[in-house]
Amino acid sequence: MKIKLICFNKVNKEYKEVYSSYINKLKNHCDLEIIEINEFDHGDIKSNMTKNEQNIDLKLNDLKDYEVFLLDINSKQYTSEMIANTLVENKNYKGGKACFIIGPSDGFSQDFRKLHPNKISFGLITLPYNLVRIVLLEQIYRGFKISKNQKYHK
Ligand SMILES: C[S@@+](CC[C@H](N)C(=O)[O-])C[C@H]1O[C@@H](n2cnc3c(N)ncnc32)[C@H](O)[C@@H]1O
Repeated sequence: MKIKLICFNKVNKEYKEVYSSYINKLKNHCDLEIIEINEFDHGDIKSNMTKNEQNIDLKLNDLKDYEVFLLDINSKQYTSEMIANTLVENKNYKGGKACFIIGPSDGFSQDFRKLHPNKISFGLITLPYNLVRIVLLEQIYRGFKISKNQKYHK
């Protein structure tokens, strides 16, 4: 299965070890590519959102056959089993291509949210951008372990 993760900026040094460990673990389960965009934050919120979403769209142009999932705090909350099912269903029915998008610091505009019906929330807390990447990679890894019935700590 191919997984793309579109996200903003680089992971800070102090998070790198854990972050890289999940990237390594996922190598046994999928072909993962992390696509990092430099966040535009020199304007007001609206123009920042527009510019950042245009930059996401440029990346999505090359990923037309991918099923897209926005990481969005105020959307449907997912259990780990639901993430596992998302991966299995994607693998069976959509040619095994999923793209997860983590938003910039101001989140996504309403228009962008409407364009992308698949949205995942990890709960109503705001996770900082370094941590949300790690949590997402861990949940994808957990999802593979659940869907393959493999042992993983609870
Ligand atoms: C630092 S947060 C930005 C928060 C922003 N104020 C908002 O309302 O979306 C950066 C990105 O991390 C992701 N994120 C943070 N916490 C999350 C959560 N609990 N569930 C899902 N995604 C989350 C979202 O994609 C968000 O756009």
